[in-house]
Parts: sequence; C-alpha cells; structure tokens
Amino acid sequence: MDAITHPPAPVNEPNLTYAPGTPERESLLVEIEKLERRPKDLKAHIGGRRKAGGGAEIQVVQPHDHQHVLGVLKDATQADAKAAINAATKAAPDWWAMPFDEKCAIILKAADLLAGPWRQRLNAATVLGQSKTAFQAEIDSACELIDFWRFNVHYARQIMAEQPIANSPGVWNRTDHRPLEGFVYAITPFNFTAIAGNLPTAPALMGNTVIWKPSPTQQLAASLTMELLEEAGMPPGVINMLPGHGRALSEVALAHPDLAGIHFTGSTPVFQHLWRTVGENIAGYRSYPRIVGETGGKDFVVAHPSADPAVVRTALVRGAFEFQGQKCSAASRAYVARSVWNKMRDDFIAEVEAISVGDPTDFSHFMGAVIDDRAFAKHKAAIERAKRSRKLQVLAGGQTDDSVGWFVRPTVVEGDATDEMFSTEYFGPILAVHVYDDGDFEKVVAQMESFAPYALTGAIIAQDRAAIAWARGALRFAAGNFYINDKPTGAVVGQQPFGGGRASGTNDKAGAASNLLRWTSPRSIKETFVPPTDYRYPYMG
Ligand SMILES: NC(=O)c1ccc[n+]([C@@H]2O[C@H](COP(=O)([O-])OP(=O)(O)OC[C@H]3O[C@@H](n4cnc5c(N)ncnc54)[C@H](O)[C@@H]3O)[C@@H](O)[C@H]2O)c1
Ligand SMILES: N[C@@H](CCC=O)C(=O)O
Repeated sequence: MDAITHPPAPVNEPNLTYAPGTPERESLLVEIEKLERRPKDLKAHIGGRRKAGGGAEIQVVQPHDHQHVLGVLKDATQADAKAAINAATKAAPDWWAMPFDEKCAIILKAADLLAGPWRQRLNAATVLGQSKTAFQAEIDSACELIDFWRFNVHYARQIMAEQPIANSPGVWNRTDHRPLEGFVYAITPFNFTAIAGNLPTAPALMGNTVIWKPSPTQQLAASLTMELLEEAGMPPGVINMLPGHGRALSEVALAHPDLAGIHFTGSTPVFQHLWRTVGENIAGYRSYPRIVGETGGKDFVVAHPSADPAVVRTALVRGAFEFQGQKCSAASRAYVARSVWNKMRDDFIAEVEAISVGDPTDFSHFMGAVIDDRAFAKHKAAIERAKRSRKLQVLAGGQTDDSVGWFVRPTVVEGDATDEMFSTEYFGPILAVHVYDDGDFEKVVAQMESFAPYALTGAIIAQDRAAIAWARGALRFAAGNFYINDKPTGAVVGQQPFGGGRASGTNDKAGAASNLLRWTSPRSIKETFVPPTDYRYPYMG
C-alpha cells in the first residue's frame, strides 16, 4: 500500500545576482556561447520521439541580432496534430495509473535539475531567444519556473487531500480527484519561459495528458524545457510538443471530441478566437472543455498627491521598461498628481533617456530588443501616431532602429487620458502619462478604472493611508494583482498568485491551487458498510 507522504515544503528559489565576478555570470556566458555556435533543429516531440513537423520552415532568430539564427522549426501540420493527439490518448491510461507521488517526484526532479545543471542553459536560451537581460532571464526561466513546479506539487497535494468533512453513521464518503477525460491543449506565449513550462506541466501533474504548442519565438527555450522534462522522467506521450503557428493544430484539436481543456496564455484576441471556436463546436465534445486563459493588460500606476516622487519614478522605470515592456503586467499608463510630477519630471525623463538598450549578452544594458518585426512595427506606428497627435507629447525616447535588432527606445508620452494610448495594449516600451490637478484624484480614478477593457495589474502610490484605503476599494475590480507602493510587475509564485479579470482572462491564478483545480473532475464515492436489506422505512409502521 502507498504511504501518506510529505514531500519537501516549497520555498521560493533565490535570485542569483550576475554581478561581475560571480560564478553564475561566467557559466551563463559559457552556455550563451554554446547555443550561439550552431542553429538547433527544433523538432516536435510526439509520444517520446523527436520528429520534424511537416509544414513550412520557420527560423528562430536573436531579436537583438536578427540575422543570427538560433534554430529552425517546421510548422506543425494537421497530420502532426493527429499523431500528437493519438500519442496523448495512448499514454493516458498508464499516466492515470501512475501513483501521484511518482508524478510529484518527476516535477520536483525537474525543479531540481533546473535549479542545478540546467539553470544556465535555459537562462542562456531565454537571453538569446527572447532578448532578456541576465537578471530578467534569471527571474523567469530559472526562479519562476522552479517555483511553479515546487509550489504546484504542494498545492496539488492539498487538492488530493481534500475530502468530504461529514459521514453519516455506517458510511464512508470519499472524493476521487480524477483527471479530465481527454487531452489538454496548452498554448503558450513568447514572453515567459516560466509560463511556457507551467502551462503543460500543471495539467500533467493533475493526471492529464497534454498537447503543448509554444510560441515560435520562444521555441529554443521551449525545446530545452521539453528535454529537461524528459530527463526528469516525464513518460513518453504525457506532454507532446508541436512547434509552429498553431493554426493547423487548432483546426484538428479544437474540433476533436476529446478536447478536455485549453490552458492558454497570450493575447486577448487569440483567446477570444479559441473560445469562440469551442463555442461553435460545443455539441461535438465528449465533455465541456475547461477554458483557462490569462491574456492582455493595460496596467496602471496611480500616484496620489502624497506619493514619494522617488518611489513613483523607480516604479515607472522598472514597471514600464524592464524586458522592453513585454510583460502582461507592465505599467503602460500612469496617472500622476501635478505636485508630484513637478518634483519628479526632470529626473524621470533624464533617467529614461539614460537607459541603455542593446544586446543583452552585454551585461551593461538594462533593455534588449523587442521580440520580432511585427512587434517592432506595432510599437513604431504607435510612437509615430503619438508624435503626430495634438493631444499627446513625446517626452522621452521615440526612436526605433531595426537595422541590426528590433530596438525601440523606452518612450514616455504625456497627454489626454481619453486617448487610445491609455486603453490599447501595445506590449512594448511605451508609457502613457496623464498629469492631473491634485484636487482631481477621485475623479481621475473613476475615469481610469474602466477606461481600458483589461483588469490585470495596477498600483497605487501614496503615503496618505486614507487615500490608499479609498483607492483599494475604488479599484477593487480594476486589477487581479493590486500593488501598494510598488511597481505592478514581478509577482512571485506562492506570494502573489497571478491573473486578472475582465478582458485579461479567467483569473484562475497561475501557480495556485485554483488553477490546478481546473484540471480535475472530482468523483464523489459513497460506501455503505452494512447496506439495508428491507425497502420499507420506519414511518411506515
Ligand atoms: N495575463 C498573463 O498572465 C499573461 C502572461 C504573458 C503574456 N500575456 C499576454 O500575451 C500577449 C503576448 O504574447 P504573444 O505575443 O505570444 O501572444 P499571442 O496571442 O500572439 O500568441 C500566444 C500563443 O498563441 C498562439 N496562437 C496564435 N493563434 C493561434 C491559433 N489559431 N491556434 C493555436 N495557437 C495560436 C501563438 O503562436 C502563441 O503560441 C500579450 O497580450 C500579453 O499581455 C498575458
Ligand atoms: N507574472 C509576471 C508577468 C507575466 C506576464 O507576462 C509579473 O508579475 O510580472
């Protein structure tokens, strides 16, 4: 019989500093050099075998040096999709039968491999493939993914232990936390290696088999994550990874009767397209697919007249421009009281103009390049429109250059709070600032609360406790992650469960029990020890 066990309690993985002379800095550079040497063949993983997809070739390049090819993948076709779904279906019975402790051990081993021998390989892939600085890669592809894996094991065990609290005399009630019946389709974004690693593994930990489609621009780190999981002992067919754009894959997966769930992170329009397609196909599924999606944001910082200008300045620089503003949580609109703005404006603009942008393998840079030519064109168009607008003024940045890499300077635009700058997600290093008269604090909060359709992250910066309390209430539904006197980015697994409402997603909170619960379908079991043998009740006399 299985014992009731206690795996190690989760603790957050500490961030390494990468300061000059540290061993982590040296070993990251060694891994960067290895990955840069020759392009990697980024194959599909289907039923434990590596296989080239059958579609068109796609090159994965360094965003900060777009002539430098890191790897090549082939877009997955409908035939690849069918093969992957068959592999997931075939692997399911053995995976269901595997004891839960063994599933936990695979995930905990993956976390330890990543904390140890794989750390710098995955960080190097994230630096090169997604143009993250060493520190931005460390908090993502190392610490956050390790945390997701360790904390998910902890939360999954809490779910498994959850049992009915009452039993009538002679009865034992139990809950069987079953996986879903069918496969889970995990679709992941370019911007976080940790999110890409979490979305397929969370349903797998709960006993499901998975089809994983990473973003083409994150494929280098995704392929290494898959290799790491195989080294940790993930059995063939439990997670099947198909590279590419996903269109052919979705044509098959979203129409398949065994689609049991979608675990998505990415933009709001793509999520709405997936949901709409599921709606159209609803009569054809064996069960109602679970749909979990964390999507876009237009995240805010509100600075009250009592705010410390230095705190506002730092929260805006880090919150808006780290990783080129390509965090769903990035501060992209700020509302600053005029008295505070007057004290911080010049220092803030000077600080933004001094930010160094370039190849992130040069550790002196604070920012790298934006992810691809599409993102570059979108940011450039938004900046050019701001330059032409009479309602807006570009105060800092505004320059773009795609000759070597897709570089966009951190840009600050001041102006009218009803402009689309304050409601559209550009997903780049563009911060819109609205300066308001100190007496208009409550009026401005009322306007910005629902001006954008999103509700992901937001921050209030103030020293006046009554203002903080009031804003916390007034902005209750405006953000799923709300910060007081801090930047709106950098949620930590186990500390600030992450996700938002409104157009930002289903708010199932990645890395929390509420997310894992979506990948189970509980069965209630009642056992009667001495069952009745006479159908008549006592009242019948
Ligand atoms: N809320 C969050 O937790 C969170 C976290 C990270 C990123 N995001 C959001 O993600 C977006 C940026 O990431 P992105 O550019 O990778 O997003 P995206 O929506 O362009 O792509 C996300 C994924 O969907 C895939 N995809 C697109 N069409 C598809 C289809 N028809 N079938 C299957 N897959 C398809 C893409 O290839 C990619 O793998 C931003 O909007 C950002 O706010 C949100
Ligand atoms: N969880 C991350 C954002 C993930 C989205 O891109 C943060 O809190 O900054």
